[in-house]
Amino acid sequence: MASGGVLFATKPTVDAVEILVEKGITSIPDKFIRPPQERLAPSAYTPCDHVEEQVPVIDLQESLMEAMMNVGKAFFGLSVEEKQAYAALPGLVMQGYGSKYIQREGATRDWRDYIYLLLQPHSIRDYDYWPSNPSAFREVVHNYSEETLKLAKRLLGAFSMNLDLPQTYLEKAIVKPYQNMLINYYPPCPQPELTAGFYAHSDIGMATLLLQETGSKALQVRKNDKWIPVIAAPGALLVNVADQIEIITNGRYKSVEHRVVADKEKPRISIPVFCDAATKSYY
Ligand SMILES: O=C(O)CCC(=O)C(=O)O
Ligand SMILES: [Fe+2]
Repeated sequence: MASGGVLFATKPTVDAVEILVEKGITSIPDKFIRPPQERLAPSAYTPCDHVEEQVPVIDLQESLMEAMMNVGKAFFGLSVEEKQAYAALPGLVMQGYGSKYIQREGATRDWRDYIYLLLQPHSIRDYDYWPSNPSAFREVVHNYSEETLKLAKRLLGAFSMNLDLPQTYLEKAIVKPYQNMLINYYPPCPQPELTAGFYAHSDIGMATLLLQETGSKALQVRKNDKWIPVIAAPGALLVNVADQIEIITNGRYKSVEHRVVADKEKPRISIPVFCDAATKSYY
C-alpha cells in the first residue's frame, strides 16, 4: 500500500499468456477458445515439404538476422515481472510489451504475447519502450531497422519494375515509409487444437519482412483455399505482400492471408518488420 493509504496511478500490467503457462494450466480459458468452424485442426493442414520460390536476400547480413533473433529471444527469456517494465499503455498506438494487440473487447484472444515498437521515421520512436536488457537490444534493433528499410525499398523497386513501372514508382507513391516491428512470442499451449497462435489475417501495410526461427512450420499462408505451412529456411526472410500494395496496384499484387498455429511443446518467436506508407501526420 502506498504511503498514507493513497494509491498512485500505477503502470499497466500485461495480462500475458505466458503467465497462464507458468501456472501450469492443462486446459485453456474460454476466452482463447475459437468456435469449432474457426479452429485450426491439424487435419486441415496441407503438408508441403518444399519451398516453391526463394528469393535471395540481398544486402542483409545473416549475422544481423541472427543478432535480431537472439535479442528477441533474450527479452522473452526475462521474467514476466521484468518485461512488465515495458508494458504498453492502452491506446491507439500501443508501443511496448503486450498481449492483446488490436483485439476488440470480448473477441477471442490469440495464444500470443509480443513487444511492439515503432521504428521509422526515427521521430516516432519512444525509447522508453525499448528494453535495456539484453544490453545489445537497442543497437541491434536500430541496425536491423535501417537495413530492413533499405531492403524494403529495393523490394518495392522490384515490385514496380515487375509491373512495368519506373523502379521508384511505389517508393514515391508511399511518400514516406512508416516502419514498425513486432517480436511475437507464442508460448507452448496445452490445447493447441482449440485456439490459434495468430488468427487468419492479412497485414495492413505495404510489405512485411518476417524473420522466423529456422525449421518452424507454425506459419501458414492461404493459397487457392488451402493452408500451406511456410517452413522457415535458414538465413531467409519471408516477404508478405500486404493490403496497401494490393490497393495501390489495383489487385495485381494480392495481399496474402496468413495464420499461425499454436504448438503444444515448443515456444516460438517471430519478428515481422512492417514497412508501410505513413499517414500525413508523420511527414
Ligand atoms: O508469427 C508469424 O510467423 C506471423 C506473425 C504475423 O503474421 C504478424 O505479426 O502479423
Ligand atoms: Fe501478419
